[in-house]
Amino acid sequence: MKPPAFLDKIVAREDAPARVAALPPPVVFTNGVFDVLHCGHATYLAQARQLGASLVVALNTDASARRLGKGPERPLNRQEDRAVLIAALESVSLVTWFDEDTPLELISEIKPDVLVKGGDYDMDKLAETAVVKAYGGQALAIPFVDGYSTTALVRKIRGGEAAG
Ligand SMILES: Nc1ncnc2c1ncn2[C@@H]1O[C@H](COP(=O)(O)OP(=O)(O)OP(=O)(O)O)[C@@H](O)[C@H]1O
Ligand SMILES: O=P(O)(O)O[C@@H]1O[C@H]([C@H](O)CO)[C@@H](O)[C@H](O)[C@@H]1O
Repeated sequence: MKPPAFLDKIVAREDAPARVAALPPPVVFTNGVFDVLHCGHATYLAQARQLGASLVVALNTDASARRLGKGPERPLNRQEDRAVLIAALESVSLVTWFDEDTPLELISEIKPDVLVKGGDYDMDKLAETAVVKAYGGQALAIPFVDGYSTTALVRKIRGGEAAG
């Protein structure tokens, strides 16, 4: 059996600028940990893709994610595995990683047309927004799908452990 074609969407950080430049514009960009994929993520990414012709998703590396303070055991899923699940989504054009605390440097390198985050973010408060707007891009928040978060899932699973 051949490896699934969607794995070709996954690129190393150093290859991302060239691969993004070859995508049909407008290029939409989002970033996150995407630790345990859930309904909110899938909905959010499909809606993000509707804002352009391509969607680039930049994942925090494991080291970067660990510095976010989401919990001692987080991320539960390794960066390579998180990339496979995101690449498997039809709405996603390209997946890469960033190792910094924020995607600011990566965004400056690839200059996406549209930066999106979920509704849990105030775009006006993000340093990334100023960078994107400085070259004429847009920064938008997509409505949050209530009731879905990885943290809530982890709590639910741990609650089951306690009950077991
Ligand atoms: N329920 C949701 N609806 C819409 N967007 C979401 C939802 N949950 C997360 N997102 C968005 O998905 C991206 C990745 O978020 P993240 O990986 O933090 O997901 P999460 O489920 O919130 O994880 P955690 O609970 O660990 O913070 C972010 O842009 C975030 O705004
Ligand atoms: O999955 P999360 O926690 O939504 O992703 C974080 O988003 C931050 C956001 O882009 C504000 O900068 C980012 O800084 C952080 O590295 C995570 O990707």
